[in-house]
Amino acid sequence: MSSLEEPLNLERLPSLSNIDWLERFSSGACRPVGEDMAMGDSWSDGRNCSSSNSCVEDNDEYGRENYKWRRHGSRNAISSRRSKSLSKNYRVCGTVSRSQCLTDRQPKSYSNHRSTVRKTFKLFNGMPNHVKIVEVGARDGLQNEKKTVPTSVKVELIQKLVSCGLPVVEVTGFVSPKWVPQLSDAKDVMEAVKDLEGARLPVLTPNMKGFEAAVAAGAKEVAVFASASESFSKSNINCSIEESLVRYRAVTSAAKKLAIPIRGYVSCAIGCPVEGAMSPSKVAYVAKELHDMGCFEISLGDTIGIATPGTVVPMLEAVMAVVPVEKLAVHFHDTYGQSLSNILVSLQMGISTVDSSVAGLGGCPYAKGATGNVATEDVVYMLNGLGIKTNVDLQKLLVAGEFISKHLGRPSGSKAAIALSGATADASKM
Ligand SMILES: CC(C)(COP(=O)([O-])OP(=O)([O-])OC[C@H]1O[C@@H](n2cnc3c(N)ncnc32)[C@H](O)[C@@H]1OP(=O)([O-])[O-])[C@@H](O)C(=O)NCCC(=O)NCCSC(=O)C[C@@](C)(O)CC(=O)[O-]
Repeated sequence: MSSLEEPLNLERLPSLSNIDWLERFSSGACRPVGEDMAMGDSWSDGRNCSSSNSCVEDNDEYGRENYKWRRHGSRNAISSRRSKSLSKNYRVCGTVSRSQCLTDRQPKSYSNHRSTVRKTFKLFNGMPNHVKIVEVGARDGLQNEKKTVPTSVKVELIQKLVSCGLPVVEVTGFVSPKWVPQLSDAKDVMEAVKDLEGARLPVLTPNMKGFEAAVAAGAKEVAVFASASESFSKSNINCSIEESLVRYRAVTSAAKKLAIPIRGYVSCAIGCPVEGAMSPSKVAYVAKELHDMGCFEISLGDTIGIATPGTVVPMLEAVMAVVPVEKLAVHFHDTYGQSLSNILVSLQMGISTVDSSVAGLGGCPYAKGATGNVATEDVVYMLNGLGIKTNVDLQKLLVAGEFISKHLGRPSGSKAAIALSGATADASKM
């Protein structure tokens, strides 16, 4: 087993200045064409991407890269298709009602909120009306905890998360217990939660052995995880990128026979602790492979949390040129406190699925220095403020976050949770 002990190579990240992303993306580029994928749609071909070639062509710095899978079609034809096919899920003119913005425990006296949104509504053009949150706290969040978290605590956390209205709660990983001891109770966790209703409950599977164990324990949805970085792939799953894709083709093929939907992750979508900045074309390559083998959704992971909007935009442009935007999710770690801005710019580019972790739990055992995922409470708070629906009960989410933070013996990693639990009264006087 190897682990990545290198510091983050920040000096090797690209400097991306002068990206006119606001202009390009607020005008509605790269919107999806369809409704959110329903469970049963997972094996449809779905190559009906309205994200435009122009997204790639307009990008000066990354435009030189050779995206082999660039779609053809005139810009006018694409833009006409785009406007005809605007999904109901996408905001056209930025009308946000006060009740949408000020939900749950968000202070109700930010009287200028709606007018601020209105004044700047062009910025919100093209953003989704509804965002699907994929809660990864029970898996990604806990996998790096040094002290074993009892199975009963994991199960109670999952129950609480499901009761919040979260549509997807990733529950565990059927990975080698030698590699990730914290998840060695995957079978027990899955068996205890498999009949919970109200949320999809995917699990991570790195190979056929994990897939078979997951199905035997009652999993009805699984996720495979590849990397854009060769070094990270070897460190995390002990094989090259190409070897991992071969494994995952076997898993997707087996899952297809059982009608089990598979999600795909691409780790190191922005940077790798060993290789430094990741070329967007490498991320796009792996994302497309996962999509082509049948993954219904591809989650793009900033594993070490170094992304800024300046690096997120070119990465998403490259991936959206080869995978339909409605099949993409973003997965940010908050090492540099950039996650919410990265999510915001992703929404502006048409992304409507966001991974996050209650109380900001998280960190990958094979990415030293990386901190937790963006906190679900913070994401919900921001989306509430934008008038974007999530169906998540923020108050119940705070209770789930308090529960696990108390168990771990440390404060929540969510700023919204800390503010809402302690300072709501003060804020309401503003
Ligand atoms: C992929 C392997 C298994 C290869 O590990 P390996 O050592 O190369 O595997 P192997 O096939 O040589 O088998 C070695 C031993 O592991 C067993 N084994 C083999 N497979 C399994 C399995 N599925 N479940 C349970 N046991 C398994 C196998 O039976 C054997 O047992 P032994 O004979 O020595 O007793 C290993 O490297 C592994 O489990 N890696 C997982 C690492 C991991 O979970 N990392 C964190 C998740 S990724 C992540 O966090 C990123 C993400 C997704 O969140 C997005 C982002 O932030 O970017």
